[in-house]
Amino acid sequence: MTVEQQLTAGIAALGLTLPEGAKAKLLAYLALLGKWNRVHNLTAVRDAERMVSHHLLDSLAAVPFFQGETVLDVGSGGGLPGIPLAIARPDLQVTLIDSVAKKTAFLLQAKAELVLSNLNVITGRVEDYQPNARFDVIISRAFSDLKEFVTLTRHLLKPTGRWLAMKGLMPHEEIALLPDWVKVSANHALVVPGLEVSRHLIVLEPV
Ligand SMILES: C[S@@+](CC[C@H](N)C(=O)[O-])C[C@H]1O[C@@H](n2cnc3c(N)ncnc32)[C@H](O)[C@@H]1O
Repeated sequence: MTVEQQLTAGIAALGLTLPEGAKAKLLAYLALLGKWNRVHNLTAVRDAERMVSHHLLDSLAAVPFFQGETVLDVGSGGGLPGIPLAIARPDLQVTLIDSVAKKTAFLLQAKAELVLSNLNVITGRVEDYQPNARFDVIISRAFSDLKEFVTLTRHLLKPTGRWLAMKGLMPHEEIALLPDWVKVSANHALVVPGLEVSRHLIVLEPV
């Protein structure tokens, strides 16, 4: 199976319908990530087939769970899940933040090359970030434990907003340590095509 066939089958298995041109942009993003990775070590996953499942399809599995118009991807690294999300949902305004400038240099390059007008890139620590408006959704993958995630980003979420934490096994211990001003409103076991490991999307909201 080619990478394109794997992506097409994975998108169908997730039950997603993507806008015209999205698949080509996802593949172009993967190629760019592979190219920069050789120099900047943006992700440990390098094999093309695994990059489709671990990066693109894993990120796309969260697409049905967005509400509102604005999204912040915290500790975005090489753009995951934010760039696949911005490609799949051009109706959302997606902001990526990372504290490491060489990573955000890549993100800015991806924004320009893929012509992603709904993508914003911020260099800095999320706890210091003071945007003009708060976000409807704050998401992260492989950023921190749940308590740190909500604590560092509390000032950035709208009162009606939701946090989405992309996790492997159901993080019962992390949930037990959450502060009393936040509650888990849902958790979704996700099946990601080509990924053998367990994946969960934890939805949190301010109390
Ligand atoms: C393990 S990487 C995960 C990258 C990406 N989300 C993924 O799933 O591939 C965590 C990222 O968080 C960034 N980071 C760590 N602490 C941060 C902070 N306080 N504010 C913003 N970014 C931070 C790091 O620079 C790193 O790129």
